Amino acid sequence: MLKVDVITLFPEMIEGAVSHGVLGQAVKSDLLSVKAHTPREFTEDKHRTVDDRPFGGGDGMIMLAEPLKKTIEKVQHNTSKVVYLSPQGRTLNAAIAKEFSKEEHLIFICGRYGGIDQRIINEYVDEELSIGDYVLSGGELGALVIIDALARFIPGVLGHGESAEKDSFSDGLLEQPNFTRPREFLGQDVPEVLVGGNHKVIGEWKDKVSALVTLKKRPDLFREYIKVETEKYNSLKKKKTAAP
Ligand SMILES: Nc1nonc1C(=O)N[C@H]1C[C@@H]1c1ccc(S(N)(=O)=O)cc1
Repeated sequence: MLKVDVITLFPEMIEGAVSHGVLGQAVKSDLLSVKAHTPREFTEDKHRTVDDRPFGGGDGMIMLAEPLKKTIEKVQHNTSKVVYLSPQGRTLNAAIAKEFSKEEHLIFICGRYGGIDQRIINEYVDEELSIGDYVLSGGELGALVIIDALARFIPGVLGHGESAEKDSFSDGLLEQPNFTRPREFLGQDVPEVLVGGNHKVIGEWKDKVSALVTLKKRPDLFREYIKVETEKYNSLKKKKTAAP
């Protein structure tokens, strides 16, 4: 079972978010463990100080190294992967979420204010990860986005037969439009093929429309998809011609 420890000044943000929906069910079924830990627990001054002004001046406060060090060392063991949520990291995508879902133990450090003391990054952080090119008020939302995205790749988390492998992006394409009852709404009908019951034709329709949606909305993804599929085709062809 993948164990996730989140280091944050707001544990209740994490605990609340992972007690609902698919994540809540995954935790309840022991498919995933998510615990939150606050560095404030490791402060010794009466104001329980966790941040201070940056050397060299500048806006914002920086999270102090000592409380972070104690919190990391409380949860860390030899198979831990320590990830710092920061705009300076590589940007999350489905492939990274899938990669993370295979880890044994993830420790997410959520910065607040202007970030954390660099010496913590130098000493403990295996990689920085970003959820996008913008600065948030804290890394907690980043940690939750990653936890939600990786959980879908843990077997058993999604419903029976469902899989994140079929999610948008996982196969390189966006998903086709979805419909449910009623058959007609706002003068718009559900595509006839989807109510025809022929699963082969429905599957072909979904594949075709998924490619068209991707071409229209994300031509960059579509080009990558064509490149990957062409490489797969060529290597298959090479194997066939090489086989005796
Ligand atoms: N984007 C993001 N994806 O995940 N976390 C993100 C984020 O903005 N976290 C901010 C609170 C913390 C932070 C961390 C690092 C820096 S710094 N000094 O490196 O610029 C600035 C702000």
